[in-house]
Amino acid sequence: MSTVGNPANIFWHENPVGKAEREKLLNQQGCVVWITGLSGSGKSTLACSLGRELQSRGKLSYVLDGDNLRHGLNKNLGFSPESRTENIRRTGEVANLFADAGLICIASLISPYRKDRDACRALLPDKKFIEVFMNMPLQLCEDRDPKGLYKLAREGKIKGFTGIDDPYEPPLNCEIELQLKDGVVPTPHEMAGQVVSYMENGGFLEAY
Ligand SMILES: Nc1ncnc2c1ncn2[C@@H]1O[C@H](COP(=O)(O)OS(=O)(=O)O)[C@@H](OP(=O)(O)O)[C@H]1O
Ligand SMILES: Nc1ncnc2c1ncn2[C@@H]1O[C@H](COP(=O)(O)OP(=O)(O)O)[C@@H](O)[C@H]1O
Repeated sequence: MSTVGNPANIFWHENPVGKAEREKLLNQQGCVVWITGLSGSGKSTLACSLGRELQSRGKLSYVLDGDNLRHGLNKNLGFSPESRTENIRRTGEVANLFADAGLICIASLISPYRKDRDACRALLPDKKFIEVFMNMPLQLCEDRDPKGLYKLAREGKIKGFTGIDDPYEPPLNCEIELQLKDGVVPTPHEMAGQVVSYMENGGFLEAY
C-alpha cells in the first residue's frame, strides 16, 4: 500500500497572520539568498560573513549549509544526480518556509544542476530569490582543498565529485556573481558587502 497521500484529499489551511505582518514586525523582507559554486569556492565562508553582517544591522537571517543539512534533514542522501536533486528540492522547500516566516534565508550548497536551482527559484515570489554564484576557478578550489576531497577525487577514491567527474552548471542569469578581482580573491567581508548592497538597493532590509 502506498504511504503517499492522495493529493485530492489534502487541503491548504490558511493562517490569519500573514507574511506581510511578520515582515513588518521584523522590519525586513523575507527572501532567499542562494549561494552556489564548487566545493571550496567559499560558499560557507560567505554565508557566515553575510549572516554576521546582517545580524549587526539588526536583520534576522538563518544559514542553511549543505554540509550541515546532510547531518540531519538530508542525512539519507548521497551524491548521485537523483540524491543531489532531492537534496536541493528539500532545501529549497525549507528555504521557502524561512522566507515566508519573514527571515533572510541564506542557503549555501554546491547545487550543481541549473534545473534544480531554477525549481527552488520558482517556489518564491518574483525577485525574492537572490542567486549568488561563487565563480571561483576550479584550480583555486582544488589548491585550497580544505577537506582533502579533491585529492581523493583525483586519486579515484571518491567517484562523482563536482568539477572533477560530475558536472557543475553555472547560472545563466544570477543576481550576483562573485569572482576574482585582478587575480585576487576578495575578502569575505567585501563579498558580503556586495550582497548587502544588492539587498539594500532592492529594499530587502526594510518592510514594505
Ligand atoms: N561527490 C561529491 N561531490 C561534491 N561534494 C561532495 C562529494 N562528496 C562529499 N562532498 C562534500 O559534501 C559537500 C556538498 O554538499 P552539498 O549538499 O552542498 O552538495 S549538492 O548541492 O547536493 O551537490 C561538500 O561541501 P563543500 O566543500 O562545503 O561544498 C563536500 O565537502
Ligand atoms: N574570500 C576568501 N578569501 C580567502 N580564503 C577564503 C575565502 N573564502 C573562503 N576561503 C577559504 O577557502 C576554503 C573553502 O571555503 P569554504 O567556505 O569552506 O568553501 P565551500 O563552502 O564552498 O566549500 C576555506 O579554507 C576558507 O577559509
